Amino acid sequence: MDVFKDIAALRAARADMRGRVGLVPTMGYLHDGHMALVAAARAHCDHVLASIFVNPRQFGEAADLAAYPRDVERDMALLQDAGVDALFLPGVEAMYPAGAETVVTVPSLSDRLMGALRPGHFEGVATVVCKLFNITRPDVAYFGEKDYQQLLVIRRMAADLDTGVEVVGLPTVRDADGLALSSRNVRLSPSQRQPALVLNRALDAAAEATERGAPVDDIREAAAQLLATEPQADAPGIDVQDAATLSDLKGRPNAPVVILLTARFGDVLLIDQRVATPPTA
Ligand SMILES: Nc1ncnc2c1ncn2[C@@H]1O[C@H](COP(=O)(O)OP(=O)(O)OP(=O)(O)O)[C@@H](O)[C@H]1O
Ligand SMILES: CC(C)(CO)[C@@H](O)C(=O)[O-]
Ligand code: BAL
Repeated sequence: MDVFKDIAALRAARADMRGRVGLVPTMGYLHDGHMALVAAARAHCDHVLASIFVNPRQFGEAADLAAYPRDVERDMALLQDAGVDALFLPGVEAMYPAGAETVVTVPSLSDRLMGALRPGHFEGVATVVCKLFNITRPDVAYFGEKDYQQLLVIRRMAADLDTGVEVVGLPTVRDADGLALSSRNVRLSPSQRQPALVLNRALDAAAEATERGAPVDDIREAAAQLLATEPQADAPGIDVQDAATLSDLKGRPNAPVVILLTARFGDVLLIDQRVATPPTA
């Protein structure tokens, strides 16, 4: 696996790649969720590029950025073993040289839910992913459904800006106990890990309510009741929206819904999601 810190060198290597090129963008500290994206890319592409860049522009709180877990040596070994051809590992100065000011915004999808909790977050995501697409010119790029709102923001950006990149979303990989894999899980204390499972249980309850045809307020209530049983789940956020657009479901009782949950366990903000389909009328 070749490792590039420099944009020009990566571009030169990319120019020599023939056939279908897949990109897996990450912020590192890799787990089986990331590796499922790499495996899909390996299965469907002739060349696989991965990137590791902890993008400062998508972090609101400096403490969250400083605490973001990193282990590049281990990540490189995992990517090499998984058959990645090239790793893009830029520094902040390479991605944001002095004077860089252009941003990419997807307004209607970005100001709500996770975007409301982390103002500016999705502008940072859309901007860096647009740059990664411009630098690596992939045919296809792979993202996780765990970050569901992010996936929709990136799909919109890719289409609106005529990037020509196919954006593929893959299902959330979970630990055996049901906790969605996330790099931030490592920051949970042993006494927070069990309580964090309440997210998946609340999704089960909300999905069950959806599938039996309950109205949106009852779906939300089903999740709220479960979350309320766990005192360590701080500031829980529950949203039940149209799965395709994230808009409100009013008047669309049969549309597939996405249930989006957030909660803080200590200072760790976790998210989880589930798409569920109401019975047809
Ligand atoms: N459990 C998972 N299953 C499938 N894909 C995942 C999972 N967790 C993350 N991803 C995807 O991997 C890509 C890189 O994500 P990232 O590096 O931020 O990891 P993360 O585990 O989501 O970390 P964070 O703690 O920031 O949420 C994104 O497309 C993300 O949606
Ligand atoms: C897509 C991404 C790599 C952009 O920094 C990041 O938000 C992530 O890891 O999900
Ligand atoms: N996994 C989404 C990136 C973030 O939390 O900043």
